Amino acid sequence: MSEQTKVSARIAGPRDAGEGGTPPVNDSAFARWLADRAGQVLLHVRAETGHEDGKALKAAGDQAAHDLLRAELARWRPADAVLSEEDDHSRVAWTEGGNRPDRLGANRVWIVDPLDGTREFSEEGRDDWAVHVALWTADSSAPARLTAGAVAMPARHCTLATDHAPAYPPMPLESATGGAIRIAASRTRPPAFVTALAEDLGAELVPMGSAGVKIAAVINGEADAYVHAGGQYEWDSAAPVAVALATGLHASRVDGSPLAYNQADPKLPDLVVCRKDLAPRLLAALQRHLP
Ligand SMILES: Nc1ncnc2c1ncn2[C@@H]1O[C@H](COP(=O)(O)O)[C@@H](OP(=O)(O)O)[C@H]1O
Ligand SMILES: [Mg+2]
Repeated sequence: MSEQTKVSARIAGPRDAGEGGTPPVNDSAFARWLADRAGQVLLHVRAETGHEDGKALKAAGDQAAHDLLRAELARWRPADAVLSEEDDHSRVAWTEGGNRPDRLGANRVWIVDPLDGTREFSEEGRDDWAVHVALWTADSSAPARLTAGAVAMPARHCTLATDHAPAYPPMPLESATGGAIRIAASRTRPPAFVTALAEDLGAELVPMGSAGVKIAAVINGEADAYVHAGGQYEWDSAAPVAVALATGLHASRVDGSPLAYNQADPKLPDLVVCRKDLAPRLLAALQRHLP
């Protein structure tokens, strides 16, 4: 057994699955419970592995959180399908050996990202990384058919979830922002047009890691919008978008079309999340700057 496997087995192996007690029956509360458990595992892995070898830390974290989510979903939601970043991304994710339903024919699909902001997780002192757990339900009338979602930000000791949807963010005080719109964007892979977009709107760019953390910043009122384009997958946004929509925020593709999850191809390369009052102005500006 490799060192890495030992760490993940000790911290997150199926034998430990009962450690968190019996989870809530309610899906939103279960999403929070699950994201929190994976978050605890990630904090342990970070503490035990250290930051010397960033690549090894990323791999150990991804694997341990994935193992935890996989074991707990198999144990507590065995009839549901799962789409996870750490699986092969084909339409039959998690069918192998697990008798899980084909996610494209399933009514309930958990869309999970065991570690979002993997790069930041491996950098000492950074707290902008997250665990995403979302539930997509085919027959739901909820926006984007996302019926539950949780974003755990373990290094911030904060989890946002649909069981207690946060209050709509307060309008920013002009004195605090200088009147400028604050747009959260990737610190390492921002869209090529985002600087021109910010100039057009007289906006300030706020770089940070993790899609979940950036959407959480909009939910918490620390940013007014999150704009991304150029590549991403369903698991990068499903859970934080579930919380943002439950909060009453705007979330769509950058061209204004709706976000759709549990698609055959899990690529979902762009999105915008922002306050509702800002959406018309931001989408109009995006039209001017999209390539
Ligand atoms: N151009 C791109 N192509 C594919 N994935 C991208 C991407 N830009 C960002 N992402 C993914 O979106 C998440 C947030 O990125 P960022 O921190 O740069 O905003 C990261 O997820 P992971 O950390 O789960 O891989 C990252 O891999
Ligand atoms: Mg991700």
